[in-house]
Amino acid sequence: MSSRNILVLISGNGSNLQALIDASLNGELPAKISWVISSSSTAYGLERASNASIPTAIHELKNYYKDIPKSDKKARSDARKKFNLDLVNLILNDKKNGKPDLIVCAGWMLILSPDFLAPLEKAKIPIINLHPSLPGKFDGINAIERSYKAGQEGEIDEGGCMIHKVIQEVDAGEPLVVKKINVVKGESLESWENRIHQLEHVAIVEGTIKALQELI
Ligand SMILES: Nc1nc2c(c(=O)[nH]1)N[C@@H](CN(C=O)c1ccc(C(=O)N[C@@H](CCC(=O)O)C(=O)O)cc1)CN2
Ligand SMILES: NCC(=O)N[C@@H]1O[C@H](COP(=O)([O-])[O-])[C@@H](O)[C@H]1O
Repeated sequence: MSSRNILVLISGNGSNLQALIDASLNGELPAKISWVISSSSTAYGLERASNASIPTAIHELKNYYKDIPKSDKKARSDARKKFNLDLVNLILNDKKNGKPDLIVCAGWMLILSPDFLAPLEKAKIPIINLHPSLPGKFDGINAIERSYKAGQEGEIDEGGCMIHKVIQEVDAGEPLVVKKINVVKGESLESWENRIHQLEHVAIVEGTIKALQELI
């Protein structure tokens, strides 16, 4: 099978990107990470990509909001629309890194709009996302902290992470991989978070392999 190209979107540390890089290098992941795009210029994941000789790009929303007052909702909405349009055009019109067969959100911390999703659906490029909670639970940001609090308060008895298909509704796409941990009363947030991160690093590889297998 010809090597598939994966584009990874990040915003921060990049430990899940590193798991994908390692899996690609050791042959577990039958694909090449052809490009990494970060929503933050200070993301350590950019260094991880460069260390692996993977081309990178930075696409920051703050550059689109520059000089727009927070009170100007219309101008900020227009700027966000342009951010999404420019990002999808950057990806689809790139000649250097090759058209991605799959896009993986590995700690990408921005909601992707229909302006971004629709052209990729038309181009038949699937997108998957890593989320640190179980399907239908704690959608959105700060999921680890929220699930920890719920567990310690007896509202839930398990947590975990999932890899899911990305649709417009945030964290609501079909799950591809779900991994669970049990709540341990009295556990620290750091310990809970570490257990979830360990699961993530396995789930991100499994989920990416599964998404690649679903490609026509
Ligand atoms: N359309 C979709 N976009 C994204 C999805 C998705 O399923 N559908 N998954 C997210 C990843 N994610 C959780 O897994 C997530 C990331 C960020 C947010 C969010 O509310 N971001 C805010 C900014 C938050 C902040 O910086 O304070 C925003 O975009 O305005 C929700 C969910 C990736 N995108
Ligand atoms: N809602 C999205 C979300 O919370 N994603 C989370 O961001 C972290 C990225 O870590 P990394 O940069 O070390 O891969 C991961 O914990 C991932 O689940």
